[in-house]
Amino acid sequence: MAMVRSTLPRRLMGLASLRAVSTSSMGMFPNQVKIVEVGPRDGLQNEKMADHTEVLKGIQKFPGINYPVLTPNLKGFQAAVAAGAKEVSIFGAASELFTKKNINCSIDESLQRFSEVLKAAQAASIPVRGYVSCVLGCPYEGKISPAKVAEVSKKMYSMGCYEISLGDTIGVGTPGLMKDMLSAVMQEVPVAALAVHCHDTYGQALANTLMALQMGVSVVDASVAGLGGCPYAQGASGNLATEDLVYMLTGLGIHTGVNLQKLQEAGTFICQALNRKTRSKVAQATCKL
Ligand SMILES: CC(C)(COP(=O)([O-])OP(=O)([O-])OC[C@H]1O[C@@H](n2cnc3c(N)ncnc32)[C@H](O)[C@@H]1OP(=O)([O-])[O-])[C@@H](O)C(=O)NCCC(=O)NCCSC(=O)C[C@@](C)(O)CC(=O)[O-]
Repeated sequence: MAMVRSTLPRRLMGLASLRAVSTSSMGMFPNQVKIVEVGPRDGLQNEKMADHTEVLKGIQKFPGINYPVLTPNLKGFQAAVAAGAKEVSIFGAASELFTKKNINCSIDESLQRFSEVLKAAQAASIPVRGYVSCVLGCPYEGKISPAKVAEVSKKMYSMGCYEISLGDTIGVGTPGLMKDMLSAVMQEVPVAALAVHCHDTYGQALANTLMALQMGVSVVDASVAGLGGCPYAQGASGNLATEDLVYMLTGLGIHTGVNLQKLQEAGTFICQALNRKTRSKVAQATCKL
């Protein structure tokens, strides 16, 4: 991580909470789409990387950019706040076995821990985003029922998370599964408070995201160059590449305000720093990385 942290330029860290507000000319899609760039977090978590305290202290921060930190429990929350975090995320799952592997507790225990984080965060006026993993399948349990995803999402939203990001952690979902899962979750959580977070293991991330957009979801997580993966989920490969998402939204007439050329430069930078090939199809087609 040392090399990455010390050389991260503004063009990459600025992506930490890219929020693209856009208007669609096509009625079937939301008028506004917000892109949450998870490259600097999800994308780099698989790299040999310092803990959040060192990362937060080491990066140059810019006004108007959020640098949210994953906090699994109160101890993590307190450390994040001490390091200067202004936003945090809790991360649960709709799978018992994944929860055990990822944060070493049951779903119920995780929710208890999260409620402690939420209480402390509310007292400190710190916004909390909630992630629910394994919403379309689990590396340990296989199929996950939409009802379970809806139940966990509802509990995390009711605690006070301002947004619930629904993660297809191992990228096994297809648009039909996405539709069924979202139909269940939207009964319990307002669609305006939902985001999707699709990994591209089976090449379905863009298709799944398109289905979510058609169902009214207007917040999408993506990662520059398609970086990412969860170290506790075997087979989890990269996230939906931000470049590919921006290209698709632009093609749909949704003007993101994101400069694709500059986005690709950020992707080139981080791929060179990590000595990796980009996973973005758009970057592959246009930059020949
Ligand atoms: C949650 C724990 C800490 C439980 O780990 P544990 O071992 O069960 O914790 P514990 O409560 O038994 O305590 C053991 C030791 O850890 C310490 N400890 C306890 N909590 C903390 C803390 N916050 N920070 C630092 N230290 C901590 C605690 O103080 C104690 O230290 P000791 O007394 O032995 O010296 C561990 O399992 C863990 O760190 N898990 C995080 C794993 C992770 O980062 N996963 C990847 C996240 S990405 C993801 O989940 C998917 C997502 C969000 O991207 C979306 C998607 O794609 O689906």
